[in-house]
Amino acid sequence: MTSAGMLASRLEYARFEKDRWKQVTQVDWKSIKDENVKRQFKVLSKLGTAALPEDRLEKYDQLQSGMERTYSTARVCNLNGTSCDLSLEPDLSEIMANSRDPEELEHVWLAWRENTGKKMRNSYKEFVELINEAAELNGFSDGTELWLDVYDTADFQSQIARLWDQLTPLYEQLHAYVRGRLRQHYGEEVVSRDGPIPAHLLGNMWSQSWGNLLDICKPYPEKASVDVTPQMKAQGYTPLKMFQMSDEFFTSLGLIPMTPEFWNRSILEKPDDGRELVCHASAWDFYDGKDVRIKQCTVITMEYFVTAHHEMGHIEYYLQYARQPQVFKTGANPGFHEAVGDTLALSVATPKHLKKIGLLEEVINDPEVDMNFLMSVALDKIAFLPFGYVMDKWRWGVFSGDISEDDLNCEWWKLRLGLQGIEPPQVRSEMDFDPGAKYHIPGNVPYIRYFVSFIIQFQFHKALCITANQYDPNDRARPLHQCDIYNNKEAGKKLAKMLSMGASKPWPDAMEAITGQREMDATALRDYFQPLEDWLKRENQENQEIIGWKTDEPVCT
Ligand SMILES: C=C(C[SeH])C(=O)N1CCC[C@H]1C(=O)O
Ligand SMILES: [Zn+2]
Repeated sequence: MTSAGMLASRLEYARFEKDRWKQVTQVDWKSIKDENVKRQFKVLSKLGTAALPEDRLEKYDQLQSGMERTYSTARVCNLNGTSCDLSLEPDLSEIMANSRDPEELEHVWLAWRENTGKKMRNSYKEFVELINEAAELNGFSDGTELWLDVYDTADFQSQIARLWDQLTPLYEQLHAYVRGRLRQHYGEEVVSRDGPIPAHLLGNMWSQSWGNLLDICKPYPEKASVDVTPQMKAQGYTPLKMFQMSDEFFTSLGLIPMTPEFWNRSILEKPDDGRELVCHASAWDFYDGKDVRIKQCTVITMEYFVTAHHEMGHIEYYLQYARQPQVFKTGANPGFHEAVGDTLALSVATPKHLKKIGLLEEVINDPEVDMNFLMSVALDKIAFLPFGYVMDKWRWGVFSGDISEDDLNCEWWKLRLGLQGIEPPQVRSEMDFDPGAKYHIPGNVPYIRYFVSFIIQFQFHKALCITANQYDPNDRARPLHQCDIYNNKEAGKKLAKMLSMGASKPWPDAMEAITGQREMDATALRDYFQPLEDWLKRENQENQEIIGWKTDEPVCT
């Protein structure tokens, strides 16, 4: 469909939404006795960006599709300039993951931002005005209030702040350890003893997950690591096989199998016919209970094997709530939708499970191999937390006006430095717009959902592992991080019960259906990583690593 065609259908749908909204506002729905019907009206009483006058909605769509096009068509040159059509997936992501040449990493890091964020700065400023205009037309003060309404939680931002405060000590231990290993690898000239970590050395274009540093950060380098990418390649894994394996895990729990439409209509690898594609992985629901799809430019790596489970989690949720009324065909809250696949992936990634599926020769019952595994999970999950927070803490500040449009980039780096303890390879300025280098900013996808997911997935995992008799808080022989719920129908039944609710009840009810709790709680995450946290404290003490980082060096002027 052409962008003009997409725009026309967007406007047509906005007219439909506005007519429906007008009808709803004429009903005294708040006095309806039936809780389920009242909840449906409450959802329909919110209009979102369709509240904008058509000319402003057209501008909103044009700005967003322009920024997304800039992002998805960006190409950069390699370090020596011999090739200038490197795309993010797979070329630049592969370099950021595997290169150990600081000069090459710095070049790619800077070039990507030069060709994406920097080109979006003015569009984004205008875009923010339209988001706030839409918010006000919905009776909200700004875009932040509009975005957080879906959580229906009065003190949501302070709950997030409290969760981060609880997890900061664990993050600081991991940060100190990783900085120490990077300093050993690159030398003190490149990585200091007490400063922030250079962002381009962390194995990821946005420093959001550090799992690609396992070779440098493995606690016991001589022992097996659990990155089974080599085995996947040796066994001739294809993108299709990766998704079939994921489907098999879901059905082993008694969950709904992928549909024929899914297998016939999904795009599981980057097309080689020159079609431009937004390669960022995504899942799609066509709301008929059968036509569900994934779009993913899959590469044969363990990282993408885990991402496949993440996306399949969205698909399973779509299938489970397919019989709900239309307005309830979504997650209990956006964090729930992001947590489903990741919860199952916590079982899939265990050495025990990788052996079951033939990707690990043997599971050595060796505490050092175990620590290598825990480190691999922490490099993804713990490292991610402050990034997940920064992405929307910055946007909440921009929408509310706490962050002025003249300070967009330096306020971004103030948060990146303060919460993540990272610094850019070169001092940045307000001529740059580094937030635009991350898909979810031009794509206008809220991000706190991933922070919420990384907390609640451990609550779900802990509850399902107890149900599957794979974890007993009082039995050190069965620690949480070794749990694999594969094949357990009881755990699957408990998960399906929550998934089938969709958004028909407030999210604490859905949380209670699985965990017995009614709020987000970081205790399960801390329980999971306790053995590693103890090890990190000892290791950092022995190596006299400094915990925390200096923030006096300028990162943006
Ligand atoms: C996989 C998806 C699509 Se819903 C994603 O955007 N994620 C999953 C983890 C965090 C975030 C990212 O890639 O930045
Ligand atoms: Zn997702």
